[in-house]
Amino acid sequence: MFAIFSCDEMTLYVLPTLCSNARSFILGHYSLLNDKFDKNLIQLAKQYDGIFRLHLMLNEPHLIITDPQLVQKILTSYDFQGVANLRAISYDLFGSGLVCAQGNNHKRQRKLMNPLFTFANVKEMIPTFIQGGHQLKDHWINLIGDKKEERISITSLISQVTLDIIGLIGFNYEFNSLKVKSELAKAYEIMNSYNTSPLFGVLIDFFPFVRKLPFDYNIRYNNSLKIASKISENLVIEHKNNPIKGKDLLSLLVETNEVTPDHEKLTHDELVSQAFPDQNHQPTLDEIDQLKYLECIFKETVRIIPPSQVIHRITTKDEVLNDYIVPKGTRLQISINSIHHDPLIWGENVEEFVPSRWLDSELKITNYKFLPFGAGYKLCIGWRVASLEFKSLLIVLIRNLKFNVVEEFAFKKKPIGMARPVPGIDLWISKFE
Ligand code: HEM
Repeated sequence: MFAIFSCDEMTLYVLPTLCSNARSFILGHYSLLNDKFDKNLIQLAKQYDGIFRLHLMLNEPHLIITDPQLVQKILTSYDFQGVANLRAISYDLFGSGLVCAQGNNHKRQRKLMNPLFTFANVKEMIPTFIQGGHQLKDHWINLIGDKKEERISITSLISQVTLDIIGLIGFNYEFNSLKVKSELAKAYEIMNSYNTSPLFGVLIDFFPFVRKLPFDYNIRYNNSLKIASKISENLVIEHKNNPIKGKDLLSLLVETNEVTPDHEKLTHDELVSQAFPDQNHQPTLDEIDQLKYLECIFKETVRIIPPSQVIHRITTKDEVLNDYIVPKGTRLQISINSIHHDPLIWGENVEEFVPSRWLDSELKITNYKFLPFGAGYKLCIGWRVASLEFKSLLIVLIRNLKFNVVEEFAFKKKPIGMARPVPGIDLWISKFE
């Protein structure tokens, strides 16, 4: 067994790492966060059997984990804490809600919120998803007008409709982003377009105060955060004072919280932090469920480009991971993207978009090899919402419109953070005659 007693020189030389001449004393392996980063990571994960080191700001070692057995060990134990509350961006965005909660506090919040996301509750959201799909379709049909087809940048419009849907199902709030934008819609737009360079992202992770410095960038972002948290505060107060029995998640949450014993209740701050978080036929859940190939398309999409590329954890005591002793306080990154591109799991056609692979009864995929929504105790509470929303929108759009690629158009995937296409995606869109 190899011994690593602290994050010092021993660590640096014992665990396999990337070639040292690619590492700078200040920025670590930052220079590798380039276009080939994904490919390099996939290659290294294979080469080093699912665990190796990468150095970030001030050479701090991060262990990159792709071995499914290690993934299971890490995601199922509270000894490996989420780091969202340590990360300046996440804490600003999610406050004291479930995303950042740890240990017993996490268990309490999760127990209270799980019932809101049951199949029965999520089923009630389908009409809102379908309505969102129709709004998007109508908006695009307007843009096409009398033309045969129109080149449309789809990315920001899809984010806007998604925001509208979250507003309605989350807290009965009309963002109305495709029409006249509400104050909150504008605030979210600024926060969503906060597209920092990888270096800035790593920098603020290490030195959170950088986020407070008076750059134009920071000022606009911080103002938007203030607006969002003020409005979510008002929404919670409004829902508490006027307990209309709504179907939105915030109404259900306030209602559930009222009848929960005091020691298990969510505090006011915790409540505020959860807030954010034939062609015209309206398909039902049963009908959507029968579309098996649509399910395959959803799974293959989030396999090949997992929206969350990495899950972060930190060790709270010394641990043994495979043959390595990893000291308390070490940062771990489960690379979802590398696991989803491992040919040993998915076969030689791993780089191809093949939805039918999900129909293959030979494909044995455990929860720790397919991780678009994480796994274990922090498994995404909204995975059913995301999956049904994706399918509902797609059903409406592909029944009404035809999509074609714009040949000369190129885009890249953001290598870190949420996987977003940069600068977005343009498509030729036309109506069905
Ligand atoms: C495509 C869409 C989505 C993706 C890819 C996604 C991904 C994830 C992942 C990977 C995690 C695990 C984080 C960790 O282990 O540290 C997570 C947690 C979480 N997600 Fe999602 N998510 C999505 C949509 C949603 C939606 C629609 C909601 C709410 C309605 C939601 C609410 C949450 C919450 C509250 C957590 C924290 C759960 C906990 O700590 O117990 N997510 N998500």
